[in-house]
Amino acid sequence: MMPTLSLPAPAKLNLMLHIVGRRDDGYHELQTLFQFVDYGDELHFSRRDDGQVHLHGELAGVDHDDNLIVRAARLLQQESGTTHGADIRLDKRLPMGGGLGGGSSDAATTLLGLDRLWQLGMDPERLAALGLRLGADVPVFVRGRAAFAEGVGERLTFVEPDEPWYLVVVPQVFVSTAEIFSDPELTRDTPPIKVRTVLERGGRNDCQPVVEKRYSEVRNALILLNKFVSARLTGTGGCVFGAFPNEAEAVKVAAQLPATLPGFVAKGSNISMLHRKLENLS
Ligand SMILES: C[C@](O)(CO)[C@H](O)COP(=O)(O)OP(=O)(O)OC[C@H]1O[C@@H](n2ccc(N)nc2=O)[C@H](O)[C@@H]1O
Ligand SMILES: Nc1ncnc2c1ncn2[C@@H]1O[C@H](COP(=O)(O)OP(=O)(O)OP(=O)(O)O)[C@@H](O)[C@H]1O
Repeated sequence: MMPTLSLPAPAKLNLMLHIVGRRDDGYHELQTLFQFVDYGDELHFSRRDDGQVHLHGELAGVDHDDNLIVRAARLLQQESGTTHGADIRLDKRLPMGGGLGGGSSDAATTLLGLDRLWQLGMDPERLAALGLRLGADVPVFVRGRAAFAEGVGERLTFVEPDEPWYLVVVPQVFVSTAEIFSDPELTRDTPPIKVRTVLERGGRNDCQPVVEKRYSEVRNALILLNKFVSARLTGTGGCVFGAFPNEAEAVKVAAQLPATLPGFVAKGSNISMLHRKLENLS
């Protein structure tokens, strides 16, 4: 039996997200603060020597070959020229279309996991650049450090904001990122600010008004959570979150939410739990 490498794929939160412009290709220029939380998917990798990549288990609505895990594995094969393949299992815990970056995190864990399993020793910079080809949020997961991101999310400045406990609430809706970014009412002219200002004074999520307008489930979740703590949308939603000084206070609020509004409590972290685990392995 081949040994199995098991690695986490944590969620991210966008602590703020400003839209400062739009590029000629329609993509939006952002300023966003990424922090990881100690909660996420788990991936299990074992090596194959026939060059094939197999992801076991279905993900509703995503074809095997479209899954970011499979795409990441094949991209890494192509770029490295390795003859190895892999069997991959995914324990999915993160909601899809939640703004928690689950698909991007799975892709990043695949790049780092297979780099290790296949003993490629690829430079982290290069893995991050490969990740960018799969999605704007993949590089920050590859680097594994909390970051202020600019451009479409690829220009990273590593930062160390406070690491509170979060209650993340998961409204039962799928929010399409493309739909939010194409809404005419989205504001795209927030003046750019310095990372220092963000860390001192915070910011807002420019997508939030549009998401609240289109999805009553998200609006209601924000209203409810705001009764206990200052609540905000992550990414293009639909998940919303609030910060607490300790786990007990977050759990107390979680217990008061209705059953129709599931959620989880997790610690914010400036070093992703993937990187903490990889560090421990080596
Ligand atoms: C909003 C964030 O979650 C912040 O973390 C990410 O920037 C979203 O990145 P993502 O999930 O990788 O987004 P994609 O799935 O690549 O984008 C879906 C669609 O959203 C629009 N899009 C996305 C990112 C961006 N900076 N500008 C855009 O206009 C594009 O029309 C794109 O086709
Ligand atoms: N391994 C994967 N896990 C989740 N989604 C995947 C995966 N592979 C491909 N996808 C596709 O990516 C889409 C976005 O999923 P994801 O969970 O990353 O959303 P998200 O949390 O809203 O991301 P973001 O914060 O980047 O907007 C899914 O709807 C799905 O079609």
